[in-house]
Amino acid sequence: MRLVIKLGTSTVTGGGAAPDRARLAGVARSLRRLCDAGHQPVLVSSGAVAAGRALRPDIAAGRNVPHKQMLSALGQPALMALYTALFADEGLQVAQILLTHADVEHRRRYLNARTTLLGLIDAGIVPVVNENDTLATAEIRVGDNDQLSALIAGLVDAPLLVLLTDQDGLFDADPRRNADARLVTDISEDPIPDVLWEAAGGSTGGLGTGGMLTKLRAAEIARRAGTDTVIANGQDSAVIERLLAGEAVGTRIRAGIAPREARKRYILAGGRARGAIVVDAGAETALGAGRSLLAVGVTTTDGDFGRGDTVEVRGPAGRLLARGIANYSAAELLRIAGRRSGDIETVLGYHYGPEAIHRNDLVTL
Ligand SMILES: Nc1ncnc2c1ncn2[C@@H]1O[C@H](COP(=O)(O)OP(=O)(O)O)[C@@H](O)[C@H]1O
Ligand SMILES: N[C@@H](CCC(=O)OP(=O)(O)O)C(=O)O
Repeated sequence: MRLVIKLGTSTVTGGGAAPDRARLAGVARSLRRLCDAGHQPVLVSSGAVAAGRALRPDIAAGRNVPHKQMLSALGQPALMALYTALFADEGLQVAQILLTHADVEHRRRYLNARTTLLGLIDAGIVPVVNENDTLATAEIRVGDNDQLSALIAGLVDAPLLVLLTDQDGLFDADPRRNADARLVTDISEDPIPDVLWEAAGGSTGGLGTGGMLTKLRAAEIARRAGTDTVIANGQDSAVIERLLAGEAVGTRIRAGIAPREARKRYILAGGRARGAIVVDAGAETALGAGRSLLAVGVTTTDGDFGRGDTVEVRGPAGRLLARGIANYSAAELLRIAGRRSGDIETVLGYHYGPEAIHRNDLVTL
């Protein structure tokens, strides 16, 4: 299974001042076993600011944004060095991905981020994602890694997002303040009921940050992409394996639909198409068989769409065959229409793969 695992600062540091080497070595061992079992993990890791602060305790951050950005810039390579070494001990390679909200929102960057992430996963490399704090001013920030990890889960079509924290999950009251608080194990109501938002520390309209509130917000984003979210305790080094073995751990917020279905709905509901790709009879047959649309089957285009735009696919007689997300712009497609996959690079000087639209981004009608 493809899954996104998010480690909060509290998990990375084990409650201490710096990243906890032993704790992260446990994460590396756990991911090694997941990979061996055929799973495809993506890690979203906080802890850059904490790692920076450990190196330069004299730079006080608090709510000082530039200082936080400095600490993050200082701490991120130290954190990655630790991941690189600990994962290498397990025979695994890691790759760093730093993103802002703008990268996930913008159509073309979205496709580029997705292609890179999926390529790394396919190559057996574990992507380690964090927010690009240096660039992340208020307008383009995701704001917290809980929500960033939910966006990443949508990006890679992961059916499961695991948010590891310092509690067993969401309780019906903050367990730090209420000894009688009880764990909420399952949430399938959509939207998440108000009493649970209140338990998490705020109302749905509130502006609270951190704690469980951002985890519920993340679960709502993940759910729209067809991803189940599990909030669980990162102090337990076997928690992910127990979860994947079918044990009920932590709090599960259920999506109700699969990522594939969610992507289909997104493509179908994606507003007016920005243009159309016209295909030949061979491509029409291929689409009917559930295959990708290759450049060789494209005859012409209509409209001025860009890479990442939603377009219609029309048959030789003009019939609407499908809707999908274009892998090349209209201008590029006009140049490579009818050309074999191997010719694309010769014509354009670069390529994004042989597909005009990848089958994962196509909904046939
Ligand atoms: N209803 C609740 N259930 C569980 N934890 C809660 C709840 N309300 C507030 N919290 C607090 O949320 C904290 C976890 O959030 P946070 O520190 O932001 O985690 P992380 O760094 O792992 O993202 C817990 O330590 C807990 O005190
Ligand atoms: N990008 C920041 C983390 C921000 C964040 O969301 O932290 P947390 O709430 O601990 O998951 C860092 O690496 O320190």
